[in-house]
Parts: sequence; C-alpha cells; structure tokens
Amino acid sequence: MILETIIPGFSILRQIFLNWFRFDITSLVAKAIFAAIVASAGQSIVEGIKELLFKFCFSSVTVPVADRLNREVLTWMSVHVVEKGSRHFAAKSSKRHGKSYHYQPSDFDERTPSVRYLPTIGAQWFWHRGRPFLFRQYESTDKLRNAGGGFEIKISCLGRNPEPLKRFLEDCKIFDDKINEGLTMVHTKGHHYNADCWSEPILKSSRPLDTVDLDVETKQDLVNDITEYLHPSARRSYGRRGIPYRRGYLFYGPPGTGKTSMCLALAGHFKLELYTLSGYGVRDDALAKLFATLPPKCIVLLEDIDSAGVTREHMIDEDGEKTKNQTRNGPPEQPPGHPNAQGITLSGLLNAIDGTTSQEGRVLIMTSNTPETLEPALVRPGRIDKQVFFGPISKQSAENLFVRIFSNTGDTDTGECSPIWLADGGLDRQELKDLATLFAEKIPVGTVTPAEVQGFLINNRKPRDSVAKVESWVQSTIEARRKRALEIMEAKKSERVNGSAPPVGPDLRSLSSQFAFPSPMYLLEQT
Ligand SMILES: Nc1ncnc2c1ncn2[C@@H]1O[C@H](COP(=O)(O)OP(=O)(O)OP(=O)(O)O)[C@@H](O)[C@H]1O
Repeated sequence: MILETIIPGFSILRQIFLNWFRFDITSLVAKAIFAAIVASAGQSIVEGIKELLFKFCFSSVTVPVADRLNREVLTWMSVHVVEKGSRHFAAKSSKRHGKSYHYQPSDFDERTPSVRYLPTIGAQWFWHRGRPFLFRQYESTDKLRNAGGGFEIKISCLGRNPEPLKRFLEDCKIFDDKINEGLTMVHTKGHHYNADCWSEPILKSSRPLDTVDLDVETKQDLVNDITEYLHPSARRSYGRRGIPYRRGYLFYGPPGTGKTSMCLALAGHFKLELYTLSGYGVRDDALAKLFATLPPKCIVLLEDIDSAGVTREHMIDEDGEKTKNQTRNGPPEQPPGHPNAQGITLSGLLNAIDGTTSQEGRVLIMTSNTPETLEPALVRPGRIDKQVFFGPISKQSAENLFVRIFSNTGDTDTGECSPIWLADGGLDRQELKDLATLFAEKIPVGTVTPAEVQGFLINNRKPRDSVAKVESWVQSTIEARRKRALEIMEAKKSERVNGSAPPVGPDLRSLSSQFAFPSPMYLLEQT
C-alpha cells in the first residue's frame, strides 16, 4: 500500500514479476528505498556538519562582482596562484577582450603572448603569508549588480580571526596598484543582458599632464581646484555646509584642442578611474542607473554634450498646447524605432547629474564644441562650477609640441629615440629648441588646432623639413577649411530655401570671433 503511493503502478509491476518469475519484489524495493533515504539523509547530515565546522573554524569574506576589489583579487590570484602552476584554470585573450585584469604592462610589448590565465569557477586552495586560504568563485544571484558580468568571489581562511583576510585584500589592492602604475582605467558604456552598464575597464597608458598644452595659469588653476575638491577632508566640509559634494567642469572649444586628452591626463594625475559616455544611445532610466553605480571617487566624462540630442520633453507653448520633444541642441529628432528615438531628455540628464540617486564625490567633466547652444540649466553653477576654454594652438604650445615629438629620449629600452623620428639624423637639445621656436613663429596665432599641428608633424617626421613646410601647410589648411565652410553654408542656404532647415541652429558666432576659423553658421549669418 505504502509502496503503491511512492511508486504509482507498483502493484501491477509486482503482479507481473509474480506471474512471470514467481518472485515477490516487495521486500527488495522496500530495502532499496530505505537505503536511498538513509544515503540522502546521511549526505545532508555530512554537508550540515561540514558547513557548521567551516563556519566555526574559518573566517570568510565575499567580494561582490561589480566591485573594483573583485578585479584586484583576480589579478593577485592570476599572478600568484594560477600562473605558478594551477592545473585547472581559465584562459582569456587579454588584448582581444580588453578587460583590465587581463592586462599587465607587459601586454604592451608585442613579443609577449597575449593570453592571461585566471582562476576558474569553483574552489581553489592557496597559501598567503603562511596560511591556507580557500578561493571560491560563483555566479552572483544579484542580477542587477551583476549587470557587467563576472563572478562573485568568496575568500576563506583557517581561523576565527578575520584579520588575515583583511590583510590579504589589502595586499591584493597594493599589488594591483603596483602593476597598474602608469595606466589609467577607462570605462565606457557596455551592455549585459540587454541592460546598459559600465563596461569592464580598458587600461590606457596614463598621459602626463605636461603633454597637454593649455595656458599655464588655467591648467594650474584647474589642477588646484580638483586637488582641493579631492582633499580627504573636503567631503565632510561640504556636508557640514549642506553643499552636495560634487564638482562639475565644462571644457569647451573646437574639435582637436585637447579637451578629451586633458580628462585622461587628469584621471592619471589624480589616480582616478575615468567613466566616459559619448554617443548617448541611452534612455533616462539607464543614464540614472549608470550614474547611480559610479564609485565614490572617479571622473565622469560626458563627451560632446551638445550632440547628446538632449530634448525638452512636453514643453508648453504659448497657447497652452504641448509641443513634444522640442530640440534646443543636438541632432534632429530621430524617427520612432531609431535607437536614439527615446534618448535622454534634459530633465533625465539633470536628474542623473545631481538627482537624489546620483553618487557624490565624482568629478564631472562635460565637453562641448558649441557651449553657447547648451541649455542654461545644464551649465548653471552647482552643475558646472568652472568653464575652461581650449583654443587653437599658441606659440608656446606649438613649440612644446615640436620638442615633445622630436625629442630624443626614452622611446626604447636603451633610452634612444625610436628610428621613425630620426630621419634628420638626430638633433642636439639646443638645435631642437631653436628649430621649435622657428617652427612656432611660422604659425599665425589662432589658425590651427594642436591636433592639426600634431598630425602635420607626425606625417612629416623630419624636424627641419617640418619647419620648411609649415607655412604653406597652414595656408592650405586654412584654405581647405574655408572651402568646407562655404560648402556647408551653401547646403544650409538651400535647406532654408526648401524649408527643411532646423528652426534653431547652433550659434557659433562667439567661437568664430575667437578664431580665425570661419564657422559655417557665422558665414551663413553674414549673407
Ligand atoms: N592642447 C593639446 N595638447 C596636446 N595635445 C593635443 C592638444 N589638443 C589636441 N591634442 C592632440 O590632438 C588629438 C585630439 O585631441 P583631443 O581628442 O583631446 O581633442 P578634443 O578637443 O577632445 O576634440 P573633440 O572636441 O573632437 O573631442 C590627440 O591626439 C591629442 O594628443
């Protein structure tokens, strides 16, 4: 009867065995079931005792997926345990995936293999400072925090004192800082399970601040300002005065004048991770989540904020009618279904920047080519505390750039200049300086950007030749720009005639007045 309940159809089976083999299977099946019950209960009891013993004799720490410490532990494990002789491990191609914990400075040397070895899922014992530790990696159940992928880590050590665990984590951090010296971590927008999240960091060589040319006082002022803001006591003093602990900067100027380079250099100088957004194919809720998941100290770069397509949703016109998605700046409205069709709105952006869920402690930098087209609300004090202008190359910057590009130091391990720059047979320091002064004098103020000069020097490679050709190059660059501006102007004019021009166009007059560059819109206004 009981067996019939456990195994439906048992009585029929029993009858078949009785008729065919004259054998009653009841006692055999009952014994088998009893043995299975005892075995499974025994396993649970053993597991329970093991768990209890583990809890009693070991200390443990869990490192969440999205935390920087997670990568630091993996890096330590990779170098100290896996690469020293693990038999079971995961291998990843560091260069292809660009994940930070696979990178090491040697990765930049093309001769070294680009494969990194990492601990695999599961448990692994290792020794640290004379103690046994257990490393375990498993899939996180918190799907929201695990949006960027990866595994949760649990480290345990023998003994009820958690101090060795803390020391281990501290050592992982110190080790990671050491191998990442001279590198800056840059995060961009990534995707995981269809959700927007910050990508795993890509490591970039830190750019020294003195390789970004900017007016000396402006640069010093900017660096001082950020230094004061990042001072350990600053957070508390902001709090005591009831001021949100945030600082925002607007870097503006024409393309190729060093805005992005300065952000990278600042991140390296202050040893902060850089979180950068450009392209803006995100919705308000995703942007808010990205800002909410920033670490407490970092630099956030919103590149080309004027092209973010920020819309003012449901503006009320004079007749009380709702006019949908009026665009003040950025590209024209996208048709429904376009990936940007439901991009960020102005209120969404403002909310992400300083809403209640937005992280405090970050340095926010927005860059723009056309600052006068930005919404006043976006750049008001409190959101943008300082505006820094990046302009065309100055004489001093041109000189610096020339010396930097042709100087004869440190390209190779032997301290020599790389052969690609030696086409002139090498120059001594004074000769180089004199040539640089000559070169800079031949560039009229306000005509070309640092990026253009850099491109010219790199293409030319020969210092003397560059000096000889620079004047004609500047003229042809100005001429090409003027031609392009006239073409755009003609196109705009015909758009106006056909009635397809946007109602409000970017007003570049203020920038044009600071440059010899003729801005297309400026020329258009003049006609
Ligand atoms: N002020 C500068 N000092 C040193 N290098 C510069 C400077 N400006 C531009 N460059 C060089 O020009 C290239 C482009 O610079 P960068 O991307 O920083 O310009 P940008 O102002 O951010 O341009 P965009 O507005 O198009 O984003 C880089 O390789 C950088 O090294």
